[in-house]
Amino acid sequence: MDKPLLQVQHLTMEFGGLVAIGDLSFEARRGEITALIGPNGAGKTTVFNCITGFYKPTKGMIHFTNHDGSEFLLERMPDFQITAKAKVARTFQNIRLFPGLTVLENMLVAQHNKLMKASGFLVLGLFGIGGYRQASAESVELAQYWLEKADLMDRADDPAGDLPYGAQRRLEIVRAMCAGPELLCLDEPAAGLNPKESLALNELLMDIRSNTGTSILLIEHDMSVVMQISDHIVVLEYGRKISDGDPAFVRADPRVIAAYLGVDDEEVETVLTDVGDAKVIEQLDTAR
Ligand SMILES: Nc1ncnc2c1ncn2[C@@H]1O[C@H](COP(=O)(O)OP(=O)(O)OP(=O)(O)O)[C@@H](O)[C@H]1O
Repeated sequence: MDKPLLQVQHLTMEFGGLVAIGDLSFEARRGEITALIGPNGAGKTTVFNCITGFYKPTKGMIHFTNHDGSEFLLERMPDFQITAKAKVARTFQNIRLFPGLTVLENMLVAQHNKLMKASGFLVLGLFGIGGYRQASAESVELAQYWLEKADLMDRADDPAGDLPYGAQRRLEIVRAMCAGPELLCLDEPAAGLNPKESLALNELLMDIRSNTGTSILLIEHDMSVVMQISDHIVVLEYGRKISDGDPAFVRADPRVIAAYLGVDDEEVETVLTDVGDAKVIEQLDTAR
């Protein structure tokens, strides 16, 4: 199907007098990893909150097309329907696991809708009747499949809160995958990870892109992650789009360099001459 998975059109989000997002349009294509980057306060999380129904935008449309051709206007839907019907899943900047439950239990909780239906909303489940038992076995199988992918199978019976930070991040991602999302929105998944954990995250995300029908929309400050795994990057500054293209294009775009270095566009050439391209690219790569 040719239609992009996600089409954000003229999105505006105002908080009182503050324009957090101003007339933003971009697309995320099916089967790709799209990154949303920009300096602190650029409006990235606000875009996520509009897509996932946490905020109702002041203006604009968010058009979503599932792989079976079903179309949705996300800005008109409540958040629970965006998850259940359009199949958009998300993770947050701060990890939101159930720390006292085991790793496997966290994966099963994510499938509770499916299990509740199969249990006839508890009645059949109480008596262990057919469909429920099968659904329950399938849920454990799916959880195990994703725990293997995230290299967490050996920690399945440990409390989620006992896992190292990077492993908790991977658990959040595979927990979201249990719902079979069409679009997975990840808010700074690499924040606080060491280089080894960051590499494991990259591998997991590329595996999801290659081996499932799930597309990824990523907010990330870590340029080593963004440049390595993204197919397409959208750059925001003060709520407006300043660049949009593949990693090579965005990396060399003077408007992006200016935004990250905090200089005016017309000063970019002087800065590049003064300190050299390589130095600037290095700064862009390590920018937070
Ligand atoms: N609920 C809200 N009420 C008022 N202002 C808000 C609200 N949410 C976000 N903002 C403002 O909107 C702007 C964009 O914030 P947002 O969190 O989307 O930026 P961001 O690019 O995700 O930043 P960071 O990289 O620091 O997470 C900021 O000025 C922020 O203070």
